[in-house]
Amino acid sequence: MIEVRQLTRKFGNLTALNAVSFNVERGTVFGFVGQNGAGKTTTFNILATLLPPTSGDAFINGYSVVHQPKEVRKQIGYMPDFFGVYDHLKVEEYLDFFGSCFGILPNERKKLIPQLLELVNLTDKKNTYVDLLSRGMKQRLCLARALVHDPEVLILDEPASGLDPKARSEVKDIIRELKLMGKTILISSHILPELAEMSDEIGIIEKGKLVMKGSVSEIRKQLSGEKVIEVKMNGQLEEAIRFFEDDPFVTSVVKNEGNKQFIFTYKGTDEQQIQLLRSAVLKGLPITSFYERERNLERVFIDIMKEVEKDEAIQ
Ligand SMILES: Nc1ncnc2c1ncn2[C@@H]1O[C@H](COP(=O)(O)OP(=O)(O)OP(=O)(O)O)[C@@H](O)[C@H]1O
Repeated sequence: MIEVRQLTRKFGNLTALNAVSFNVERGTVFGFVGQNGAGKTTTFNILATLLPPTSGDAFINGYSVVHQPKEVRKQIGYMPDFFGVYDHLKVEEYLDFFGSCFGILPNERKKLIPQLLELVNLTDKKNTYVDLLSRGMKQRLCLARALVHDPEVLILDEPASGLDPKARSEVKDIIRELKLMGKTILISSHILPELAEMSDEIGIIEKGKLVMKGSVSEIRKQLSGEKVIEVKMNGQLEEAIRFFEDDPFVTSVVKNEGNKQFIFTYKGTDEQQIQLLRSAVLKGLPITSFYERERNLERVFIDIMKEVEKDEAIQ
């Protein structure tokens, strides 16, 4: 549904995004985590066709953000991290205005807008001026705005930022509902435990590079003191993954960026690891590199998961 291919964006001498690649399957919630300035907003702006990449491309439902931006815009609903509001409009008028911008006919808008207001729990605020809404309500209104043209993909840049716990929980509930409706959702956040709770997969971005990607449970395994080994292949990737998955000391295998490498977590001894590599080579698997990752590469990941665990312990 979303395919990001070697996306690079430079601002002068600064490489804000450095050859980022990842896929998001239809109906999946993909959480994007990174420290300030890591490159999350730059990625989202490129996917929303608001910023051209320096190189690389991304495809949404098969449409290229570089070559088919108009088509891409029909597929996506985008909620930026900072949004403007229109002071002199009431909630209902605001959605009606955006609906008309998307070419939705007045009769259809009459049916659609109450449904959207219901979804974001703003029905009783329909006649309130937008600037009188609380921050949480404005955020929910923005979500409704992003949904006006019924897009398949939602790109939500920090939708829960600056909200109190109750308002954050309301945003989370809406995102869960949107997932049930079959939407594919890309979401970024600094509120890491919440992101892990909402997402099927998480991508970690650090200094413009996608450091790692995986499900929350795969990440957990990596915290248990197991080795993280990266393998680069010159072909036969799927066969190699099957081979490593069959080893009793391999606890998880995750395909990494692109289609030439994967990482696996390993709980065996050094001798067992040597034996595993020997068997793989004897089997004829074309391995070009096999190395244990530095734990510091997983630093961000580990910090995140510690927060998740702390949060769970409190609950
Ligand atoms: N228009 C621009 N001109 C110059 N540098 C920029 C521009 N936009 C972003 N950058 C730089 O690119 C890097 C990535 O920024 P980006 O906004 O994508 O990070 P982020 O992960 O969204 O961070 P935050 O969580 O703080 O919003 C930062 O170093 C930022 O200063």
